[in-house]
Order: sequence, then C-alpha cells, then structure tokens
Amino acid sequence: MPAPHNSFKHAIANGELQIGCWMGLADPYIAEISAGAGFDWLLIDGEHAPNDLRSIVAQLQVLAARDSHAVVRPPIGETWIIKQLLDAGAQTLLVPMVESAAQAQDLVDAVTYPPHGVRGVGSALARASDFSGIGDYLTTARNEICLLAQVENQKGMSELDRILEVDGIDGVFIGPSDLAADMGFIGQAGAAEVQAAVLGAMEKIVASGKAAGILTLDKDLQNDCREIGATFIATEIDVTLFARNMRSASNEARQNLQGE
Ligand SMILES: O=C(O)C(=O)C[C@H](O)[C@@H](O)CO
Repeated sequence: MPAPHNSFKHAIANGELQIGCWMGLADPYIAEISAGAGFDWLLIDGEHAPNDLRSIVAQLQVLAARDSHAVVRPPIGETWIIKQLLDAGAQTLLVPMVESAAQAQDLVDAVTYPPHGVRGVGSALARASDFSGIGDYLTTARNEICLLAQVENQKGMSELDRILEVDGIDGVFIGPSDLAADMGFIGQAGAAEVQAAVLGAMEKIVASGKAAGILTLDKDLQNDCREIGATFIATEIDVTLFARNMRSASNEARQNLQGE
C-alpha cells in the first residue's frame, strides 16, 4: 500500500487551477468550517499564526476527512521542523524565505529519505504512514510530497533563475507582502513596482515548467497571475474575513439599535 495520493501536487503539475485560502485562526474547529467552504487547498500557517506542531496536527486530522488539501507553512525551512511536519502527515509544504539554489536543494534533501536525501526515518511512529499501516510508505512517500518554495525578497528574486533549476522543487510562491517590504514599499503590495516584479517572477516560474503560486486579495492581480499560468492562488485569509465581518456586524447593530 503506497503513500496517499497528493491530488494537489499532481493538479498543479498539470497546470490545473487550485484556489486556496490562508488559515491563520489556528484552530481545528474553525479549520473544519473552512474545509466545507469549497477551497481546493487551505494553508495552515506556522509562520505568522499561533500554530505549533500539535495545533497543526489537529488541523491536518480535520482536513484529512475533507476535500480541501492541507498545505503547511513551517516558520522556517529547517530540516528538523520539516521532518516533524512530514511525519505528522503534511504532504505539501510551503517554505518561506527561500533565497538561493543551495537553500532550495537543502529543502529537497530534507523531504527525501536517504540515500538521496536526509529525511530521518521514523515512519513507524508517524501519522504520515498511518502508524505503520501504510506498508510501502518509505519507498513511496517522496512521490507524493509537494515542496513549494517562497521567494519573497530581492535576494531570492535575484536568485530565482537558479532556484528554478533545482529538481525536486514543485513550485515557487511569490510573497507580495514581504517582497514589497524588502523593495521599500512596506504595506504597499499593490505598488506598481511590486506588482511588476511579481508578474515578472510569475512568468519566469511558469516558463521554467514549475508551478507558480501567490496569495493576494487583489482580484486584478489574481487574474493577471492566472493569465500568466499561475496555478496555486490563495484568494482569502480566514483572519481578515472573520475580523472584517465581525467589525461590520458590530457597526450595523449599533447603527440599527442606537442610530449611530
Ligand atoms: O509575503 C507574503 O505576502 C506572504 O508570504 C503571505 C503573508 O505571509 C501572509 O501573512 C499574508 O500577509
């Protein structure tokens, strides 16, 4: 019995659009609600949300029963964290702040078992192997792991061509917020200079044959990226959706009842 099929990995490899949503509320109960919304993928954010290994596992368990694919973002692309997340059952990782081909290669090694990589062998204990229930996990896991690199500063953008040459990286995600900050436009991801850099990077990624991805709430940028050939596009963030609607509801109630 092989490792579970990673439909997301194969969809983006085939150029199929996968629409996603960022999950920063860091709670399995809320993840279960999001999983019923119809997104193709949901990002469990271990970088900017109050997630830890336990909360990530709980959200993986909830999503396993639903159609939305779980993409996990570690706080940093270190081997020990990647090992834990893969053993916990994550099959798709989005690793932040990738700045060089050497770093990208280290990430490929971290998701690959020896002799071709350095992923530690602990599948006997791992949720990933269904606690040893998947007999062929060790020999089939790598084929179903999707490794996505985030390029989101000027150093990474200058190294993008070499990062795209690294075998084993399935896709590259451009992070507009961090890129804008590093370009001197902090809080202005919509600045013309930033958008031009993002779209130029999208074209390079698609031309390389790898999958291109982004998170943007800007519908025009979403469409521009899709027209270039981007496939994994996150269009919403649960935190902002919830906070915006809560504030709106509060204001409407006060206007309704107090005429304010
Ligand atoms: O730089 C970016 O943009 C991202 O990587 C996404 C952000 O981290 C996310 O928190 C939304 O701002």
